[in-house]
Amino acid sequence: MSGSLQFFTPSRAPYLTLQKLPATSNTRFPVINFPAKKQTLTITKLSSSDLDAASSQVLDSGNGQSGAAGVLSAESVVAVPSHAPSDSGAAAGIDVDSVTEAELKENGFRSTRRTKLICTIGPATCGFEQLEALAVGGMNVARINMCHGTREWHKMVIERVRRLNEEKGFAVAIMMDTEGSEIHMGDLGGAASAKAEDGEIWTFSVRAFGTPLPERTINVNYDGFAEDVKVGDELLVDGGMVRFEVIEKIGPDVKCRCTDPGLLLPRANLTFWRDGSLVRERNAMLPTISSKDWLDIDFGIAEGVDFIAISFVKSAEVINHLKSYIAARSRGSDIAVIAKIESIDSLKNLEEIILASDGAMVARGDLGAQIPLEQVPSAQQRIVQVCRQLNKPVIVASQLLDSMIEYPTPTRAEVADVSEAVRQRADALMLSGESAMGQYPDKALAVLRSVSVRIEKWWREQKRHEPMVLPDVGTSFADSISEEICISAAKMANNLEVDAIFVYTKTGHMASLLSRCRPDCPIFAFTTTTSVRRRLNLQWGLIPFRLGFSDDMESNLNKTFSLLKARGMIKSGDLVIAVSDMLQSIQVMNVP
Ligand SMILES: Nc1ncnc2c1ncn2[C@@H]1O[C@H](COP(=O)(O)OP(=O)(O)OP(=O)(O)O)[C@@H](O)[C@H]1O
Ligand SMILES: CC(=O)C(=O)O
Ligand SMILES: [K+]
Ligand SMILES: [Mg+2]
Repeated sequence: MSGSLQFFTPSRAPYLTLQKLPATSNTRFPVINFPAKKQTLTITKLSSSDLDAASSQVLDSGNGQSGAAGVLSAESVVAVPSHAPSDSGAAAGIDVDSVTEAELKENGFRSTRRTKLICTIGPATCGFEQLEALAVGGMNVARINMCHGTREWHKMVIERVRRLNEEKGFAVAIMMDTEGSEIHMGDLGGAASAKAEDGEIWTFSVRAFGTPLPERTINVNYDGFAEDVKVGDELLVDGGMVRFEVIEKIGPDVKCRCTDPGLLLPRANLTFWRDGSLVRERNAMLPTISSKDWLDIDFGIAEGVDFIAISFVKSAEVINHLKSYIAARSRGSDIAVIAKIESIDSLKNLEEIILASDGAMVARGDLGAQIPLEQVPSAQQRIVQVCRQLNKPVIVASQLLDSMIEYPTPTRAEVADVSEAVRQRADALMLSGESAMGQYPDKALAVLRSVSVRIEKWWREQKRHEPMVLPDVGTSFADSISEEICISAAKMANNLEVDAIFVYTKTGHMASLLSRCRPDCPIFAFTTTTSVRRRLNLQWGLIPFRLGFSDDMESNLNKTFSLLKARGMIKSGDLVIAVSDMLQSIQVMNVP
């Protein structure tokens, strides 16, 4: 197989085309044919006002919505019923998320947010209006955590999100997060939280209690708990948010004195430490996917969730196992498997786990309970980097805006933490308690959004293009051609300052390869199926559209231009680069 890079003069607009030649050609590597005639490219420069629109205000802590960078007023998001909820009648129209559409129109191409946002849904956000407010506020993915709530409750949330998508034109994807079999507390007998004060004696027990729980009593889910702990051990709740010292064991009850006071949340994770090291004992033998997790996974497959995030992954084996299970159970649907990196073992086997997965999550909550806190930032940096190199989306999660559970403004330190994750160019940021049970879910989302837009813009202006070497991830020569096309297209897009890259992709793979290059302009990803479109919602810089298209790029482009122009999303003269995975080509043109 071979490819050739051809420049030729099209009748309509300037083109640069890289095409795969038929297999009859006998050269192994692409040959560059220089054009007989020199091409002149008309480059449409962005006016600085496009960028200024987004930079007027970074953080609006008084009111989460108005004035913040890249923020939309609720009125600017027009409720657009989805044009064709089923994949079939797609040929006529184009589906794009109504929030992104409004954002594009208000702020211009360049100022759209590239970092994706995930919200954990809980009691504070499970209502239809509350979910809608999050969708309007920029939520790309809704996460449900199977540690909490019943399957009926989760089913209700999924149905509401799907209904929002259909009725209001959003494209919010669903991520189901498994419970895993690590040790955690019970549900506090229904209380939202409990305060542990310095010096108080609490009982941690494997006994089953009725409700309400006896005072200062915590139920523990792990039968071996009382046997495994020793007097003198340190018991950490949520990786050290609250600390206790074990002072006495009485049968199934373990008496502990609070040494670091704090708020206990339902089902919080528990770890115990002896002589400064994490005690892993039998806990390390627990399966990654418990029998309850398998039932939850069956539930997720039946409900057609877009992502399944697996807690406490230890090796690639479990990911491979789950992926083949999903493939056998859900014919044709593509549920992506996200590996949560939150244990010592997952860090040891990081590369193989990420290679096996469809993405990863830096689950800093539990990770910080397993490794010293001061090692979490470097672990985060490494995970983000490995994911980028292996072309897998990566989520930075936990405590990004923890104080916003109780307060309407973030701390300076939290803003710095969010900025760092954006600067590392993670694909997505995730809210946990802030959106699940906090008092200010919409404001927390608004902070993520405005900090993301601000830092992304700063990065582009400073031209801080990190000299990251992106290794070849493909396994075939055709894969290598796709990668080279995407790397070249992204480079050209930056150098020519194009307004957008268009990618026509059936599986989404070319779109993810472009996203990996983190170009300066947004990437419009056109795909034929709703599920691929929702899945692309997790990836940096991608604006996923659903569009029926053919193998004829000329007609695809004409169709896209007229549909997007009709919706006011592009205009004549905009400079775009188009690539596709049917015909491996790069085209540069002005919108006619
Ligand atoms: N479905 C729910 N019902 C009730 N409370 C919830 C629900 N989902 C989340 N919460 C609350 O929000 C808090 C944070 O939620 P989240 O699911 O992100 O926990 P986490 O500890 O970060 O995740 P994990 O359990 O996967 O480590 C929980 O401790 C819980 O109090
Ligand atoms: C998100 C999660 O599971 C954690 O941070 O532990
Ligand atoms: K979980
Ligand atoms: Mg966790």
